[in-house]
Amino acid sequence: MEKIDGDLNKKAAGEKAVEFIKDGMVLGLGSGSTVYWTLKKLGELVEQGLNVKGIPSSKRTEGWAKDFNIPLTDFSQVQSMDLAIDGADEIDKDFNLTKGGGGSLVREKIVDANSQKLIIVADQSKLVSQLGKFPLPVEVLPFGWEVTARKISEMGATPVLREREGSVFVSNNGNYILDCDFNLIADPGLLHKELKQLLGVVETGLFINITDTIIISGDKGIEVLHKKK
Ligand SMILES: O=C(CO)[C@H](O)[C@H](O)COP(=O)(O)O
Repeated sequence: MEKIDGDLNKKAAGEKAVEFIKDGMVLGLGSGSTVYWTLKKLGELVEQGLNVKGIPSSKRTEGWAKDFNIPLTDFSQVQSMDLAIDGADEIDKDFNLTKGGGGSLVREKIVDANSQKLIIVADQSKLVSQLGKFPLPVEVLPFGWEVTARKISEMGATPVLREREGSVFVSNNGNYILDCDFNLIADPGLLHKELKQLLGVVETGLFINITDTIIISGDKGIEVLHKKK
């Protein structure tokens, strides 16, 4: 069995999110060790009779959902989801996110952006005044990735090809990830647009304007923050 980050704040934030789940909902199931706790708690509610279906945003999440007997569905069956619950690597004061630390950013963005509501669960270390300390994950096509990386470095970043255990990391979509240190990101929306224009870039880990609610756990306990409309 895979060892999960047992950080108590991740557990508290992840578990809190199930309070927003209602019977009959179709859910987007995010990725990461904080969401693991959401899935575990959700499995208990399903066991007690809660009727939901979920679309997983990674193979790892799919495995956990199956372990916890959460019914799954896919986009051939549903047009959109009622609620997505996901983690993040950084969250700024405008509720913009950096994601992709686990390498699932493309599927996460498809799931999160196609949900009526997105809740992000995180421990307090993820809150930042400005995105960028966490190197931005950018998913790129393997073909010509060196050229794509060069173009990204011309934009002021230091892209590093992600590796795991001595081999190139391959995403669930068969692509590579470049971890791009841009230092602090002044305008996340603009950077996302500029990166998307580069040939070879599949998607960026910048999630702009799609988060509705953040559940943060830390020194002050659990805080539920709603984005002002
Ligand atoms: O974006 C992600 C994976 O691609 C995760 O949501 C993010 O890395 C947070 O993970 P964790 O909850 O383990 O800190």
